[in-house]
This record gives sequence, structure tokens and C-alpha cells, in this order.
Amino acid sequence: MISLPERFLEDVKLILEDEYEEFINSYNEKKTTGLRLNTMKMPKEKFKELNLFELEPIPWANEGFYYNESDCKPGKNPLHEAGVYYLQEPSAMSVVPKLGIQKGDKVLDMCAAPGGKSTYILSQLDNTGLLVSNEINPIRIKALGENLERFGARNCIITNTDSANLRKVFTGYFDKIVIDAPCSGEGMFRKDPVAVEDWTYSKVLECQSIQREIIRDGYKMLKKGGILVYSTCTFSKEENEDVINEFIAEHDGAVLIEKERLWPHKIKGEGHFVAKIQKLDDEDCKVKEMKLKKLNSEIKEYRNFEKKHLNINLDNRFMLRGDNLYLLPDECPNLDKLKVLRYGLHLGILKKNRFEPSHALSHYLKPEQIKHLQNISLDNEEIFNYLRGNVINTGESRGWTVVAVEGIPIGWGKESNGVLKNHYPKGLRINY
Ligand SMILES: C[S@@+](CC[C@H](N)C(=O)[O-])C[C@H]1O[C@@H](n2cnc3c(N)ncnc32)[C@H](O)[C@@H]1O
Repeated sequence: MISLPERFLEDVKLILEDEYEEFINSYNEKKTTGLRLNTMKMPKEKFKELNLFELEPIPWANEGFYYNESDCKPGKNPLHEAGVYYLQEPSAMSVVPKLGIQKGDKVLDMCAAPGGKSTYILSQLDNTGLLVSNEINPIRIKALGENLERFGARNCIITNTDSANLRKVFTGYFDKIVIDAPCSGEGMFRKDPVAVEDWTYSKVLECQSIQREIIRDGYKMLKKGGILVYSTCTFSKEENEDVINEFIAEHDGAVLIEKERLWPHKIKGEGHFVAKIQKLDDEDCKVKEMKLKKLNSEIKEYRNFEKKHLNINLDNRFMLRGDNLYLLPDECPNLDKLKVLRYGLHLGILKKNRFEPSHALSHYLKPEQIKHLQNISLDNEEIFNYLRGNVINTGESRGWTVVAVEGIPIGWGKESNGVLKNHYPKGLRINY
């Protein structure tokens, strides 16, 4: 068994009492692994029909499945690159279902990278409403951007700031907020030896003080009746019950609806804490809509591209930042005071006399919205060639073409003289 910090063991013993031995024995078991289906891209029935991996349903997540990592490698499958599923620790999948997301909700994920909760929220919103996905760390935010893009996000804004700044802009605005708080990571011990090495009791207290701040700021951004879900992947009482109890005691209008601990000796998962709070007090919201300038001649090249290559005609909710063209969410708040990484869907780059579509656009589009689709089946080695960045001989000359795997768009290529030149982004190319 791995060697665990003395202080951690003493504290868990105080919480678990008679169950302590059972908890300790769970460290002799293998870590659990899960994947979560993106139902915006593939329905459950079709995914099951493909019969790719041996899967077992995760009881608390409709879209989640256990897989056994000694039998299969779902992270090395083109459908993963296509955003058909996301690899996520099974107990972490218990958080988003507690939000009770309805189509059209405005949702905030305050601590979002690398995107486990945000990708789940996106597929539940099904490109309605709005997701503001925030991450304070400018390095971690890159993976968040890539994962949301892969999932086919349209009504999603990515911000890079702290909770105090968010609160200044979004007071009283959101229907649902998730705070998957930075924590001491005790639930990572079985899968990550570095988490054990990094653990100290002072880290527990440091995290607690950040968590107190984030939850207070988060609550201010909820509208009346809104739901806030707070979660951690740690076991300490200080970062879980203590944060929640203190918060509830300080806020008359906050009602604790539910509090749950997932322990690794009780369920198949690494462990999590989740608390669901409802806000009953009024909150004045002063958020204004983003003012949009109607673009016409500026986006002429985009419209030409759309006519030639797509079967859709996007609403005029465009915004230009330099030569980057974005399609803003249907309802978009004013973001002038925030550092923003993505304003909705990045459509592409407007160059002089031409438009170059973005990778994000290929993931957003449904196959029927694309005029030229080169579909490749999973058992054809050509799909791996494409993902490695190689050219493909298609025998056609259709210009901008979307490559798809099992009918799911995965990236662009440009065809001429029977050859498809590869436009799969260099940084995402596979090396397997
Ligand atoms: C547990 S992780 C989030 C995991 C993510 N929700 C997921 O499911 O993929 C916590 C995140 O909080 C961020 N964070 C750290 N300090 C923060 C702060 N003061 N305010 C907001 N976020 C913070 C960290 O950079 C980290 O990405």
C-alpha cells in the first residue's frame, strides 16, 4: 500500500470511526476510470452499438460509464479527438447532475480547467442558454479551451479571472453555479503519487481560505431561486463541511438542500464531496447585454464561404477581434471588464479576400450542415493518418472539406487535384 501522511490518516479516522479500516483497505484496490458521453454528438444507443469498449454504467451519471484501463485505451481513439466522450474520474461525474440543468439556463463554472464539469454542462445545455467557463490559471486554461472546442461549444464564453472580478460583473445573473474548488486533493492519492507528496496540513488550511472566498463570491452571482453546487475531491472536514456550515450560518437566504460524500470504500470511484445550496434572497442584477455592431461588408468573405461550403446561414451575432471572427451566444452579457479567452464560437480568420475556418467550427457543425464531408470509418487506418497530419488521397477537388469519423466531424482539410491537404491543428496531432 502507498504510504500516506500521518496527519491525513488521523483526521480521516476521526471522521470515519468504525469504517476507517475499510477506507484504508480501499488503497489496495485499483483506481477507477470513467468516460462520459457527449450526447450532443452521439446518442447513447449509437455509442453502445459501436461496441468499442467494455463499459459499465455509472449509477449517478446517465451519460457516464466505467471502463477498465488494462483492457482498452479510450484516450487513444479518434472518437475522443472528435469530442464524442470525455475521460473523467467517475465520482467527479456526480457534481453536474446535482445542478438540475434546464435548457436555456445561464450557468457559471467558476473553477473550470481542464473542463470536466464544463463539458458535462455543455452537453446538458445542448447549445442553448449560456455557459461562462472561468479559470484563473493562464496555463491550465489552454486545455479548457481545447476540451470545450472539441465538445462543439457554441453558447460558451471562457474567462480568465478570479472570483472577485467575476462577482463585480455578474452579481445576481446566473441560474446555476458550480464551484469545483481548488483543494488539497486527498481523493487523488490512489491515482497520483505526486498528490501524496504535495500534501501538507497547511495546504488544507490555505485551500480552505480560498474556498471561503470563492463560495461567498459565487453566491452573490446567483439570482433568486438559483442553485449553487460546491464540490471538492478531498476528504478533510475543513474543506468540506466546515466551509459549507460556516457559509450557511453567515447567509440567511441560503438553504442547504443536499450534502453528499462519496467515499472510495463505499462506491466505485476515487471520492468526492458535493453540497447543493439554493438562494432564496433577492439579488439586484445590473448585467447589460453586449452591444453588437451589425457586421455586413466586413464579413463578406465569411458569407461567401458559408454559401459555398455550409448548409446553414448563421444569425448576425458576429464580433470581430482583430481578424478573428466570433459568433456570440444568443444572450451575451457585456464582458468589457473581464479578460476573455473565447467569445462564443470562434468561426475563423478573415484574411484579405478569403476566410479560413477554425478548428472549433468543424467541431460545432453537424454533418448535415456541411456541404463537403469526407467520412472515414474507425477501422480505416486513414483516419489515424489524418490525425497525424498527413495528406489523404480522396480523388476529389471540393476545396474546404470536413473530415469525419463514423459521421462525426473531426477537422478541416482542403481538397484540390484529388488530394486533401491536412488542416488538423499541429498542436493536436496524435503521435500514436
Ligand atoms: C479542482 S480544479 C477544477 C477541475 C475542473 N472543474 C474539472 O472538472 O475539470 C480547481 C481549479 O481551480 C483553479 N483555482 C485555483 N485558485 C483559484 C481561485 N482563487 N479562484 C478560482 N479558481 C481557482 C485551479 O487553477 C484549478 O484549475
